[in-house]
Amino acid sequence: MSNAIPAHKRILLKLSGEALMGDDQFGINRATIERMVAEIVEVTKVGVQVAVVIGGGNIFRGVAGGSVGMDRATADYMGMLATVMNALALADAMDKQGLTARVMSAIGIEQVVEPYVRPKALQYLEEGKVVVFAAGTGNPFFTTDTAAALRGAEIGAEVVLKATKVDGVYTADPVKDPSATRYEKLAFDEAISRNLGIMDATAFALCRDQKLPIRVFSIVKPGALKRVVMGEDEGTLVYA
Ligand SMILES: Nc1ncnc2c1ncn2[C@@H]1O[C@H](COP(=O)(O)OP(=O)(O)O)[C@@H](O)[C@H]1O
Ligand SMILES: O=c1ccn([C@@H]2O[C@H](COP(=O)(O)OP(=O)(O)O)[C@@H](O)[C@H]2O)c(=O)[nH]1
Repeated sequence: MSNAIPAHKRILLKLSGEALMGDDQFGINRATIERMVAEIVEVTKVGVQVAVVIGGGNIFRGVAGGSVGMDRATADYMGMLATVMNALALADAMDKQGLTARVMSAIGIEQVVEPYVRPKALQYLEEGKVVVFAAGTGNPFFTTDTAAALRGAEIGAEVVLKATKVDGVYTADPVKDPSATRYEKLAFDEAISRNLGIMDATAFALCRDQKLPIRVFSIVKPGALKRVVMGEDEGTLVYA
């Protein structure tokens, strides 16, 4: 174990479903998930308590063609179920790499995973277990980014770490606008007023009100999670 002291004691890590796809078109790429878990193992080794909110875009977008014309709330429940599948895959990969993972769902599905109960989640974190929050907020019309803000605030995380395909928040979507430049840091108010598409406004507003900072960083860059946790300059900090 290294002697370096991490910058955070408890983190809420948001992994988008798409991050699990790797280079595949949809679904879960085994090598990618194993690599992500290896990065999580590294930060638990320095004593950081880790909770994860997992997205569902990789599975849900795979079936989204079938959801065209569907009732929005029904489609959203399908999306939430997709996050449960990802959570199970992630927890399985964590267990295989020596972590003890507990999946907690925001919707009742007890035969599959335990329900989200806040004191239980806090207990698991204190015990050094990794908690994977599934089914988002449990409500349609929300996103897993908002679930990350909500759970992050509930468990008293010091920061929400959004791991994504880009290496920070840009002045515009860098995938569509190559001239976009990256912010080192920016205030929530600016992120909201500029309508920066990296996260939805509900998630930003919740974190702003709770003074819970968000750091957006690259999931593709090896070692980035560890550097973020050690307080090194990585990605973009969004602050209140
Ligand atoms: N201002 C911006 N800065 C950075 N990325 C942005 C911005 N606007 C839109 N994006 C897009 O947002 C994506 C990140 O969202 P993603 O991780 O897919 O989140 P979600 O969990 O919401 O699906 C990036 O891949 C990027 O293309
Ligand atoms: O609180 C929530 C979280 C998620 N979802 C649904 O689940 C899908 C997958 O979540 P998200 O798009 O946030 O996943 P990601 O883009 O991070 O993979 C969303 O599109 C919504 O349909 C929802 O209805 N309520």
